[in-house]
Amino acid sequence: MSPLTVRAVRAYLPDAGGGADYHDQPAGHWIDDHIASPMAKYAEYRASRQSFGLHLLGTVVVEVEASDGTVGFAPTTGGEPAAWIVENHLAKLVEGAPVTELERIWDRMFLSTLHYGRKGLALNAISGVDLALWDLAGKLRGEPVHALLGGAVRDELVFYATGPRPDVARDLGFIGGKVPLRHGPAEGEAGIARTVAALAQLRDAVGPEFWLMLDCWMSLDVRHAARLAHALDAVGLRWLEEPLLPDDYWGHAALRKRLPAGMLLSSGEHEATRYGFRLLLELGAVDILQPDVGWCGGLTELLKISALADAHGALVVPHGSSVYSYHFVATRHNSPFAEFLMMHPDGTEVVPMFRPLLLDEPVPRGGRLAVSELDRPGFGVRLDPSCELRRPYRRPSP
Ligand SMILES: C[C@H](O)[C@H](O)CC(=O)C(=O)O
Ligand SMILES: [Mg+2]
Repeated sequence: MSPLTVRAVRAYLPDAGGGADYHDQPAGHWIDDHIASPMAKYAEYRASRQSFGLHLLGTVVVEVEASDGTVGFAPTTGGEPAAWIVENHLAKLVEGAPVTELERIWDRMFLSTLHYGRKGLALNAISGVDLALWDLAGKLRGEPVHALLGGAVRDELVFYATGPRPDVARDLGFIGGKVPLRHGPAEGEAGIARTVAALAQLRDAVGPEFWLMLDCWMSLDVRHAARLAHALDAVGLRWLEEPLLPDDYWGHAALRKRLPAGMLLSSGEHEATRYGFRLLLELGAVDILQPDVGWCGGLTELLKISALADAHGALVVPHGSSVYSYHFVATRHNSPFAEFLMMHPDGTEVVPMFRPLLLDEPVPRGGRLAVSELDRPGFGVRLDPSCELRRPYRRPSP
């Protein structure tokens, strides 16, 4: 019997915001409320990350159709430019390939985009195709993706919550709460004082045991980050996240040595491929890697990043990505917990992270999710038909 092949690759754009591009939210959402960023040194871009375009890409949905008509899909961030890359470049390399050849397909996509790729948008597009192919593989075999990865190593996932209300997260059963840093170096000593006061208040609210983390979203330099970390020592931060520009691997390594005892350094949300993560690991720059499976190269690449991390004694706690991360986290010993991004506008309720795009998207209850809830073919989610999709770079059917 001849093997099934990929008959068609398609890229769609949803008509609504949100979805994989969780920064694409209406005004008033906590995710755009004075959060520190590298652009905050320009006063006019300090109050809102949407003001400099963080939400402009939007979501892209990649579909792959097998020669028997079975369809796999995955959303990621990248919107129209990613749709162009998928339809006009990657599709040429994927259509006609056996559906089981995930490694060979990945290698072709990566090598053929090196002249403009390596990280960022091209890797988002590659990740979208890769995740759609894993979804397809699971559907064709009638198995969840976690089973294709070798099977779960735990019966349930435990989560920390990212959002403005760790006190609410604690009451909802999460193991910790990660808040965004709001005041970067441009706000000087007064900014540090405000951050310390805010975190001290949160510590009082959540008690001494609950994990508290601070996400700096690339906004600091080594000196400021070290100063802030020591100013926060009494608060007892579990980790300081992504304090520096992603390309400053050496700065991460220097900073890690200067952190207060017991405070971990996490990073890698905006890093891609095993090559980028290798630098972070070999320089001893981080304790926790946070690749986003929709940005780092997809699941095929995340498995390699994870193996490298394991050999270096580092944890892998993927950034966001909902169910696309959960299937992975369930299967790795060095991923002991997962992130849940609180996408409710004021971060006080658990809502599906990719809303309004998906149906059947599992969410943690009591801060936990039974792996059995992931036991549907592929990633186990469906596109919500009420969310309209358009295909801007439609090609004739192959
Ligand atoms: C809240 C952070 O600034 C960002 O929007 C999300 C993130 O980096 C994370 O979940 O981690
Ligand atoms: Mg982060």
